[in-house]
Amino acid sequence: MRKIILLGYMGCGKSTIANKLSKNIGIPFVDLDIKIEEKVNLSINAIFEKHGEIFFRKLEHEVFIELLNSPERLIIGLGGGTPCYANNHELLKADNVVSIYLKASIETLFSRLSANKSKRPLIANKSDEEMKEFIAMHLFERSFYYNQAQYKVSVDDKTIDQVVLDIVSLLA
Ligand SMILES: Nc1ncnc2c1ncn2[C@@H]1O[C@H](COP(=O)(O)OP(=O)(O)O)[C@@H](O)[C@H]1O
Ligand SMILES: O=C(O)C1=C[C@@H](OP(=O)(O)O)[C@@H](O)[C@H](O)C1
Ligand SMILES: [Mg+2]
Repeated sequence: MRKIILLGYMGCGKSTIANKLSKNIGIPFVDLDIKIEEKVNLSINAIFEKHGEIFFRKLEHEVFIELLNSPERLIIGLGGGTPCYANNHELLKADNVVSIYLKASIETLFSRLSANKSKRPLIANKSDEEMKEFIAMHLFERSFYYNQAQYKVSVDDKTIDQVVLDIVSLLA
């Protein structure tokens, strides 16, 4: 069955928008990070701390494949790094996948992430100044993968409801 997949940098709103979109169009939603946490019974922070990023990326790939192969219609909110590892971006090209890049500027990402970094191990220990530079560089490196998405929705200066409506109209 068809999967609607939201991707984009940390803080662009994947988890929030997927949840709201699910209520709007009545298709169940799963957050890949939450599925990963449930599978190993550890938080994302604890997985990075205890087992390291490479272990996390393998797990992320496995759980992503399980979700893609599940028989239900689903909205899937990916993690920010999901399309950038293990050739996961190739999986976005499957016939039953609609992929949507939630595109945010460095400024939008910085303002959201500076208030929400503790559960994100890649940025948790960075100062504001370090974070701004990190986001700029990292977003540039990852854009190649994000741009493989079938659709792009800009999220800058839009409310959650506006972003959801933009997605609903492109799915219509
Ligand atoms: N369109 C929006 N306008 C304002 N805040 C938003 C919007 N979308 C998401 N947020 C906020 O940004 C933060 C990061 O959102 P989240 O859904 O966790 O992003 P992601 O899953 O892409 O990392 C949360 O505090 C969320 O409430
Ligand atoms: O960008 C990344 O590499 C990551 C993003 C996170 O998800 P969000 O994008 O939902 O924060 C989470 O998967 C992990 O901390 C790694
Ligand atoms: Mg998320």
